[in-house]
Amino acid sequence: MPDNLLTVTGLRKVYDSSTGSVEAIGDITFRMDAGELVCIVGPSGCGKTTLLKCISGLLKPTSGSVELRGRPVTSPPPNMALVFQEYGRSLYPWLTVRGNVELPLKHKYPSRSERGRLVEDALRAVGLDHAAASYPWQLSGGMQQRVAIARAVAYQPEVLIMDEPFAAVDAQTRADLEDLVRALHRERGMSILFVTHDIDESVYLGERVVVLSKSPTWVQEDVHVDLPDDRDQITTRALPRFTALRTHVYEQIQRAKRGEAVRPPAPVA
Ligand SMILES: Nc1ncnc2c1ncn2[C@@H]1O[C@H](COP(=O)(O)OP(=O)(O)OP(=O)(O)O)[C@@H](O)[C@H]1O
Repeated sequence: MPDNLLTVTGLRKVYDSSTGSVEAIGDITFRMDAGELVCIVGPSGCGKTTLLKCISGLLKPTSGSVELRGRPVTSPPPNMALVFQEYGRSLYPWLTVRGNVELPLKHKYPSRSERGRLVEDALRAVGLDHAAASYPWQLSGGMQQRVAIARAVAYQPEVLIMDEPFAAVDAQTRADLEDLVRALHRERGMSILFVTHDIDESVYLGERVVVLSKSPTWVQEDVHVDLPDDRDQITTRALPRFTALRTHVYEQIQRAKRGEAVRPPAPVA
């Protein structure tokens, strides 16, 4: 039975400034169940970051609502973790890897030994147990992003939100990090909302791909990714179904860019 985790209903965001107003998000509605890995893609500037800021309680929507476990999100919820593209800025250079992963746990887990266990476990999960005593600046970009992911894993959030987390790493590292995200989802049942520009990445990772229209944004299509749960970079990407899905999502984005998709009328109450 589906276990509803996140509900976004009729979300609209208009930015007001001295130079006028910009309607970034028109009307977004979607939901996500616990244990799902949902990817969000859309044309450049379609409002992905704005949407994530509203979902994570960093930005107040103009109208509509976000609910996590049935509770309205009006400020950053304690049971949510975020991983951003700029791993360099999200880590504290004066703390070791262990210190960085442990820091957010201090309020949630007062027991030092419990924190130690969670940190060790998270570092092992991301393959960085050997680097616990290193400082972030001693690590490669991919390893730094693993530290940011370990921090989120150790925190044990109900939902992990990732905003283009691999946009700044090289292709090989990116593939390894994608497989890490799949493993965290499958082996630990993590619920992950993953925003990306990369269509192939969205199909490879997701169980669903939510395609956004161009701004002012609405959900153009919610694509069910019926690929096997066991995925790997070579076999899965060579499947005819993978190619069909990526072509479909690509076409949807092209339609979105051209503004061809027509928003369905709101249901009559
Ligand atoms: N603080 C702001 N004030 C005014 N307009 C804004 C602000 N932030 C974003 N916008 C506008 O809202 C729209 C959506 O921006 P947003 O950054 O959310 O899109 P995005 O999909 O994340 O972009 P990208 O693809 O470049 O990452 C854009 O037209 C942008 O110019």
